[in-house]
Amino acid sequence: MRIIVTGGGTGGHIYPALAMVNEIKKHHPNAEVLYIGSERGLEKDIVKRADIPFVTIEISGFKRKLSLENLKTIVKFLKSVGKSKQYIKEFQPDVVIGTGGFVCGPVLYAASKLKIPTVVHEQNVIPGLTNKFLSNYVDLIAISFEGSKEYFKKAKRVVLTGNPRATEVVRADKTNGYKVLNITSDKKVILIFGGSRGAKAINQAFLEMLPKLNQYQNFHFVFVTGNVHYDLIQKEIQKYDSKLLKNIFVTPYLYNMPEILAITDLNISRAGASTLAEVTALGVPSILIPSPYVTNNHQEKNAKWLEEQGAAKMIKEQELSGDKLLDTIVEVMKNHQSYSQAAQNIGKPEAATKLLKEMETLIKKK
Ligand SMILES: CC(=O)N[C@H]1[C@@H](OP(=O)(O)OP(=O)(O)OC[C@H]2O[C@@H](n3ccc(=O)[nH]c3=O)[C@H](O)[C@@H]2O)O[C@H](CO)[C@@H](O)[C@@H]1O
Repeated sequence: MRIIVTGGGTGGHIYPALAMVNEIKKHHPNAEVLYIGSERGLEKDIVKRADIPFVTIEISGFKRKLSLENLKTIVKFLKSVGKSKQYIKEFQPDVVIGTGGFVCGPVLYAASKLKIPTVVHEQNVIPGLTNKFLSNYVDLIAISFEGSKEYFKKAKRVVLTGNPRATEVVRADKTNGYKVLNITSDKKVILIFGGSRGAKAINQAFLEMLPKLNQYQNFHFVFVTGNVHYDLIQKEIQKYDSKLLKNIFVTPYLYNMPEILAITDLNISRAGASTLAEVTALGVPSILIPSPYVTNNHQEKNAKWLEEQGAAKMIKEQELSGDKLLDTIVEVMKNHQSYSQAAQNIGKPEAATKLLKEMETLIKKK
């Protein structure tokens, strides 16, 4: 099997793509993969580390309002379609799959024009602009939530698969997680991170809560600051004594997130769709602080849905403080079993396997 994968910008788009690559390689060990990303997205770093052949196109996003910038974007888009066609003709894929983000636009559009089987995966309930545009051209749209169907009325075929990253995290090795943190399994692991780029407000709340953590010696905090915030946070944290800090692991980014998630008892994060697919597949309760800076406030909708299912507690960013966060942690940990069960009830750990079957069927048909 030969496949071209694309998707990028942030981790929420990249990791589902990589999870699909792993699933394909598990079932088709001789599969050849090419990843097409953009120079500026996180994929340049993440995909290279995964040791997958990686090439780029130049692309930027359309603004929702009319602007001169959009004209430049159209020119870039057309150039990128040309470049994508070149990559596709050279590589001769059996299928092209995209997981969202601007970079998917030209690649999947080019593939559909060249009559190569095409698949788009959507992680959110409300689709991004690129995936909506592509739904007019591609052969298959795989969705993570039933509710997305209404946004893809013109698509040839829409299938509910879930998010492939869910499959990846349930297969992760717990022993490695404990080894990385250098702790034993009797500790309660609390993971704190602000999406794939970090979040200042969440970091600030953690710093406010930090002096009070002495009384919670059975908790071990994994605090992921985001690359740009790391130096500042380190400076702040070093002010505290070593007894307090021995229960805290601070890092700018986790490249081995599945192994850490596999041993996590409570997740505190933004409400990006891939993170939510991961925690529900594993039955990990969450405290969610949705990013208010995203299109259509879609993270709040994600978080609310999990809260309604009993799998999470939501704190809006404007209500977030160290005290509020600590109180919520204590409350969720007290009722851990019920949150965990509710999370597991809505998880879709078989997502990657389902999506691979759909892709195989599509290839056979063409
Ligand atoms: C600001 C923004 O536009 N956010 C969007 C972006 O989120 P973003 O990429 O931040 O968030 P997601 O939660 O969906 O995904 C983050 C991914 O990165 C991984 N991770 C994160 C930190 C880390 O140190 N290591 C690591 O591996 C997580 O495990 C997860 O797989 O894409 C999501 C999926 O389309 C959307 O729902 C979000 O609204």
